[in-house]
Amino acid sequence: MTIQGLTVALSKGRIMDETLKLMAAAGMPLPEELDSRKLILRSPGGEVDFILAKPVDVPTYVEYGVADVGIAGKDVLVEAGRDLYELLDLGIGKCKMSVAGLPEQQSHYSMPRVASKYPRIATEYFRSRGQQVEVIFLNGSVELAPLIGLAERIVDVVETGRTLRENGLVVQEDIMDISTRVVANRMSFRLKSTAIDEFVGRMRAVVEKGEVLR
Ligand SMILES: Nc1ncnc2c1ncn2[C@@H]1O[C@H](COP(=O)(O)OP(=O)(O)OP(=O)(O)O)[C@@H](O)[C@H]1O
Ligand SMILES: O=P(O)(O)OC[C@H]1O[C@H](OP(=O)(O)OP(=O)(O)O)[C@H](O)[C@@H]1O
Repeated sequence: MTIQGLTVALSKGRIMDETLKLMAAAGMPLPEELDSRKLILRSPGGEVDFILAKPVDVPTYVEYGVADVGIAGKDVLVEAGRDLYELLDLGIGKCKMSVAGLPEQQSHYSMPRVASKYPRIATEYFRSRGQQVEVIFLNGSVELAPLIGLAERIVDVVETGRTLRENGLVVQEDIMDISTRVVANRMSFRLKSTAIDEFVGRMRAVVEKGEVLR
């Protein structure tokens, strides 16, 4: 098994199931004891170790090399700004990063406020458009901000649009398309190239067939 010796950081939460389905279809060794509370799991043959990480922490584990490979959303990767190799788009966890707000709201702040769980993406987006804004970091339920007057606009991910709709908000601008990516540590990419190539090659074959998840 050429995949021997890899440590893979998986994002817990919403993209975990689909990631595991893709890995199963790719014939990858899968973690045992998934229904336990353990955070480091191993494949039955001991070839691969899996770290079950909070999504936002995956880039950190990979940059520091405690995981060779990581699976994380493009939103998390761009926000983290870590020095990683991005190797593959898995085509799952699809959504958009967008600017949203109340419809037809007049600005009443001298410096408009933007609330976001993604302060770096929000800051860079408005800076690139030459707009001065104050970005306010929130950890979640960002849609609250325009409703209670904390900020006029938000920058957040939109998937079905339901959360915006049910809170009377509308998309004003799209910033980027988001999906789940495979990233690698730069040193691991050289020292474990056989294993990483095998992992990515198998996953790519399944993604390109596009047959997996239904
Ligand atoms: N509707 C959606 N909302 C949020 N993220 C989505 C959505 N659809 C796909 N994604 C992708 O799934 C990834 C993981 O989302 P998830 O909600 O599990 O993590 P999280 O936002 O860090 O949540 P938590 O803070 O609860 O751990 C996101 O980084 C994004 O790439
Ligand atoms: O367009 P939709 O399909 O409604 O999905 C988008 C919503 O999903 C995410 O929230 P999540 O459930 O992760 O909670 P959070 O607000 O605490 O991040 C995101 O932050 C939006 O609020």
